[in-house]
Amino acid sequence: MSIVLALPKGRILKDAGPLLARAGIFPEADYADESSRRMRFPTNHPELDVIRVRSFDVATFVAFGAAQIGICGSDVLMEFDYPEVYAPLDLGIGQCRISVAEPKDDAGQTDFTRASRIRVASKYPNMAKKHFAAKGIQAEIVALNGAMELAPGLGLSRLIVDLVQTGSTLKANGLVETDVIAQVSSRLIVNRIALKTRPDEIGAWIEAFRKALSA
Ligand SMILES: Nc1ncnc2c1ncn2[C@@H]1O[C@H](COP(=O)(O)OP(=O)(O)OP(=O)(O)O)[C@@H](O)[C@H]1O
Ligand SMILES: O=P(O)(O)OC[C@H]1O[C@H](OP(=O)(O)OP(=O)(O)O)[C@H](O)[C@@H]1O
Repeated sequence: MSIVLALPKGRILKDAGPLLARAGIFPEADYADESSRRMRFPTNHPELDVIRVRSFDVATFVAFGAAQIGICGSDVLMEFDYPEVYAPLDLGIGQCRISVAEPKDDAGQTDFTRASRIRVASKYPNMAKKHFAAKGIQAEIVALNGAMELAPGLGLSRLIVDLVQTGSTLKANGLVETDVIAQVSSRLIVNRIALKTRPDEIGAWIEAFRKALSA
């Protein structure tokens, strides 16, 4: 049975290319061509195939054992918190943070200790809820898949929880970062059962990535 490595479309796919090469993995040429409709690609290793899926879905494919290995943002891992997923390596790519932001003009004006309920737009409902619950605030999450930065200006929510790297998206939309929830980077992930049942093969791939990181 072949081993399936799940890769996320988008920015991580680009950053992962050199790392794959250092790990000796060369998928068929069009794997990085996002205009291609193919989703599964053979590699130079006959027993290893690569699949290209949405970044949130990498964790799901690996958690259910449909893929044995994957590359995935720690934001996605924190949001799902799948017990079946083991993340042995920080790959140092896709570095950003997950933060709370609010309109520049309101910054620091809300007394959170007095706000019993607050509306927050986010692609990370679990993490956002947990973050506010830890402060004793009940957050009502408005689930969005993108363009969270528009929500406060249009009255959809008071706050947002989203990824921030340079801060330019927040700035361009009149928002400021008020709290950092967690630092984010991409991780190598493996299915725990696959690691138990195929320790030599999966272990060798973990080792290949470990070496690639120190190369
Ligand atoms: N600005 C950023 N800087 C660094 N890493 C980022 C940044 N934005 C996202 N990431 C990382 O890349 C991952 C994928 O983000 P990306 O924006 O490519 O996907 P997306 O557009 O949200 O996905 P989809 O198209 O599936 O909705 C995130 O889960 C995160 O780990
Ligand atoms: O702080 P910055 O450097 O501006 O980066 C932050 C932005 O990057 C991500 O979006 P992305 O560019 O991936 O767009 P998308 O979520 O709409 O796909 C994230 O959702 C923010 O909007």
